[in-house]
Amino acid sequence: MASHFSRMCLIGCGLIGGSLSLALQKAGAVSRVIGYDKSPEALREARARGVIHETAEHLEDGVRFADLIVLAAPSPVVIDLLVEVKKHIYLAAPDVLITDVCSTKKLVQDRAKQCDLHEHFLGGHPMAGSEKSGVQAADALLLENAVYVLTPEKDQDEKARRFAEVLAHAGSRVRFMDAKEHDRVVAAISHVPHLIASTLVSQVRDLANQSAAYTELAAGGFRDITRIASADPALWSDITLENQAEILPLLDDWIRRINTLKTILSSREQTHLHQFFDDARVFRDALPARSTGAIRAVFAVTVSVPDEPGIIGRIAMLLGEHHISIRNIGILESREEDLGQLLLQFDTIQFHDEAIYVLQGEGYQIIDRV
Ligand SMILES: NC(=O)c1ccc[n+]([C@@H]2O[C@H](COP(=O)([O-])OP(=O)(O)OC[C@H]3O[C@@H](n4cnc5c(N)ncnc54)[C@H](O)[C@@H]3O)[C@@H](O)[C@H]2O)c1
Ligand SMILES: O=C(O)C(=O)C[C@]1(C(=O)O)C=C[C@@H](O)C=C1
Repeated sequence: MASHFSRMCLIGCGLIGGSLSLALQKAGAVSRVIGYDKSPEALREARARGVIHETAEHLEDGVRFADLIVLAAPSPVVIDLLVEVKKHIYLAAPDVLITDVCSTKKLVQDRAKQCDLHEHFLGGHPMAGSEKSGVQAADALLLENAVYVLTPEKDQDEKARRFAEVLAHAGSRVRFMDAKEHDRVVAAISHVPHLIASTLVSQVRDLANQSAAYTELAAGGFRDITRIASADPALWSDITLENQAEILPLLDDWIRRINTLKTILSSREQTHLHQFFDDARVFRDALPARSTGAIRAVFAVTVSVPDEPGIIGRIAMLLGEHHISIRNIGILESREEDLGQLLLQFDTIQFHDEAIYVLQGEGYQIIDRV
């Protein structure tokens, strides 16, 4: 059985915090949730929807006795609130885990360190969401089957292992990453797409001033690619400003690519154009199929392995030879001694059980199974 939290303090009871709370409750990973939010309406709705069990009027009331604190407000707010959390942390359980769900990781993580909360803090980011916001849109299924990034630092492996188990149990696909690398990747797959979607909308909005036909004819293609332009403007201003350093070079690259496209199109280079569409199609079609919200279990095994280069490849190959398909694999612990821990996740109980059999047969010690 994965770890269990008895008292979770949810700071920011909106779409993502609400969805995480519902998912953890559904998985039996938390018993009681205390909500803190600047909006009394959000708190009322969160309570009515079972996202929280009680409300905290002051932050310290939420932090008191908490063994899990989730910061799920916009990141500039989270950065400020970390100072407040630090002031009251002595009221929390001694081994309290503090995590966040912000769309950028480096700044929040650095702030947690500055506030001397590093011992408790673990950066997190569920790669799932919606153009909607607010607790009314919260859904336990939102995080199910979604990649959930954790950004532990070297001495945070135990916390990461514990929380990864809980998240896997709740149906997320946990992926460990360095915070800076996370910010670079999400700039390309999330932040630039939001900027481009809104640019497309603004182009058509200006054209629609000339003729109503632009809005009347806007069909599936335009709507599909611009869905995310309906997201909360305040949230997206915060996110893009915060990750500006990673976004700007990608926008330069965009300008280069658009200029190349202009050249290809104006000189009617059909072969080039075909290649351009085909390359995009092939890559897009090969993206892993994801359907967040589908009820899909995750079966996890933690195994003790020698802490040496190539170990992930060797384990993957061993299981591959036995036709065992791995959903996710990652190092959890890299200690001074020569042993580390590897977390393996599988889609079926059969793969899970067969993996344990094969690994034990090869002399590996199984530390945990979920
Ligand atoms: N929307 C997405 O698709 C998505 C996906 C993954 C992560 N995130 C991240 O999750 C976090 C929350 O986003 P969301 O979409 O759930 O937003 P949301 O607007 O639905 O929820 C945010 C909540 O925080 C509360 N809040 C704001 N300021 C506060 C303060 N000073 N004190 C207490 N509560 C405060 C709001 O009242 C609101 O209830 C953000 O950091 C965002 O980057 C969003
Ligand atoms: O699906 C959407 O609407 C989203 O915008 C989700 C999305 C994304 O860009 O993929 C948005 C922000 C996040 O931090 C993570 C996920």
